[in-house]
Amino acid sequence: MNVRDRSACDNYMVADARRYVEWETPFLNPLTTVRDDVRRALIILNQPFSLPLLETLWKTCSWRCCADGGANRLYDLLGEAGDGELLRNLYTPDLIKGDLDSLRRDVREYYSTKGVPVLQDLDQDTTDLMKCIKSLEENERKEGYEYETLILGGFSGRLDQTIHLLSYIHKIRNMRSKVYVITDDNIGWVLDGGHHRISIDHEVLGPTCGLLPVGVDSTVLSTSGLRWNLSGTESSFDGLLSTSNHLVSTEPFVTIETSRPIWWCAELRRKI
Ligand SMILES: Nc1ncnc2c1ncn2[C@@H]1O[C@H](COP(=O)(O)OP(=O)(O)OP(=O)(O)O)[C@@H](O)[C@H]1O
Ligand SMILES: Cc1ncc(C[n+]2csc(CCO)c2C)c(N)n1
Repeated sequence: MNVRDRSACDNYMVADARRYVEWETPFLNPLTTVRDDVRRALIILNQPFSLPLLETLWKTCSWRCCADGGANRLYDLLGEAGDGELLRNLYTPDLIKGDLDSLRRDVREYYSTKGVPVLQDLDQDTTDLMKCIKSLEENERKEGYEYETLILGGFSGRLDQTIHLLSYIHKIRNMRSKVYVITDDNIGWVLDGGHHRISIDHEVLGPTCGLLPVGVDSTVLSTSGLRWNLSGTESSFDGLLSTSNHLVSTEPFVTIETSRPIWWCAELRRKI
């Protein structure tokens, strides 16, 4: 998408005289051909991930960045496979960025020798994830295009980092193209206040899912396509949460109407 052409309506489609945001996750299915008119960026965090997940996401992205110790994860994972050197050549990131307090010396030397820029930003008020998004935005300004963003890792491990991730993605929801957070177990993203239609690829998603009103006092939810649907129901951190909900295998879409931003998440089937 051209940055200059972007308007608040870009993600909206019109159907049944109602405007909704369309969401789909073709990048999760190794057998799906993804649209090449969407540019995607991959940000690898310092959290565990599997080789099949990395391979599946990597090929759908055209800009890949490791957040500090995320580069250690990438380097170590590829080294564990049969031909580590071949894989490391195939999966060489475009950038390593962070305050670099976690990046190991051997990993830094390896990728520097390969010509990967290793950028240190010592700002102690921003996290490595924020630093990577900043570089992505600089890149977007240069290219004149926005990228959808796939963040690999971040739902597990240190609770402060996990909550930071939930908060940060919530805060930037209107400032960027779509941002997804993906681990081997889950995918999640923020749905802004409004109508949404999510295409469900039952090969890779399910069976469980959740609607999490994090960062708002409360929201009013109406849904379809779920086992336990809501109809104009108030949901809040302090009150009702839709957790352990289920996708319905015969439904190709989930629709969600929410008065305020919420986190949506779905479990990944262990197939990727
Ligand atoms: N345990 C974790 N849980 C969730 N996300 C994590 C975790 N550890 C790291 N991350 C993510 O990976 C990025 C890089 O992490 P790294 O361990 O290299 O640096 P850090 O010093 O822990 O993080 P930061 O410098 O951002 O505070 C972090 O910015 C964060 O987004
Ligand atoms: C109120 C407040 N709390 C914590 C930090 C610490 N901190 C937040 S982001 C970051 C960078 C980590 O690479 C560090 C050290 C701060 N600056 N301000």
